[in-house]
Amino acid sequence: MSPAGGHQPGSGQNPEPSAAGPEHPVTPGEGGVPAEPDPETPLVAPASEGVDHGRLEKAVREILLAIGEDPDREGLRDTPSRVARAYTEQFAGLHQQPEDVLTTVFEAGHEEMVLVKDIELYSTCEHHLVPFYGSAHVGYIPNSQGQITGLSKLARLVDVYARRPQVQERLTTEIADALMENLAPRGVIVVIQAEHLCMTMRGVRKPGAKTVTSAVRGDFRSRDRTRSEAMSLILGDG
Ligand SMILES: Nc1nc2c(ncn2[C@@H]2O[C@H](COP(=O)(O)OP(=O)(O)OP(=O)(O)O)[C@@H](O)[C@H]2O)c(=O)[nH]1
Ligand SMILES: [Zn+2]
Repeated sequence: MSPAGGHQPGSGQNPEPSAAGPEHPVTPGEGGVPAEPDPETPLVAPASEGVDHGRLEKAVREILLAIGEDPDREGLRDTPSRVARAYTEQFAGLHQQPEDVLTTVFEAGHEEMVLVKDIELYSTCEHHLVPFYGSAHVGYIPNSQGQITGLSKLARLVDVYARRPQVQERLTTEIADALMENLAPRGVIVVIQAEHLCMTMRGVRKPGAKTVTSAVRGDFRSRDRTRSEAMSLILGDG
């Protein structure tokens, strides 16, 4: 189950006005001209919904005290609020759902594979709360109606799940399942290659070790040739 279970969808922190489809029209101002942004209203919703900043700040102060630091020294004075803001951004995906980003779905009559590879990925290991980072490769084969989504939406979908406390395996699976549910494609392939700082800067200390995970659904699972074609496109040898 999603770690964000119970959160309300729709916080919409990544609006993409130019790509909004007919089901999700941009609200225009009078005369069809986009409304002037209200200077008081940020263009991107603050990534603070669902996050208790005060509690985060207190917790960070506690951590600084616990490691033997002085949270009141000049360099650290603003650190609790900085970390609260950083965590709010880093974990914004907890308050987003795939439907929030897979807003643009259209029929293009294209029934062959669509693959976006080398999507830069930053996530947070849920065991140690340190980053893991690398690349995601996301592909799908549209259904017989040729239902596709905007290419950027695939990258946004990766972020929805990456910006949560994660393990790489679940991140991979969640992206694949969300695409299956929202696009009803003939198949999905997700491959993630990442380096975990918990394995490099501490612990076993094996810099350079890359973890590769994959999730295949539909045709990518049942058809060897389809999967091989995708893998050679991903690995760049095809
Ligand atoms: N399967 C999986 N394991 C992960 C991921 N991120 C971190 N880990 C592992 O989670 C494990 C946690 O092991 P523990 O023994 O509970 O924690 P630890 O004592 O800090 O372990 P070490 O990292 O070996 O020092 C470690 O083996 C990590 O390498 C991930 O995305 N997937
Ligand atoms: Zn870790």
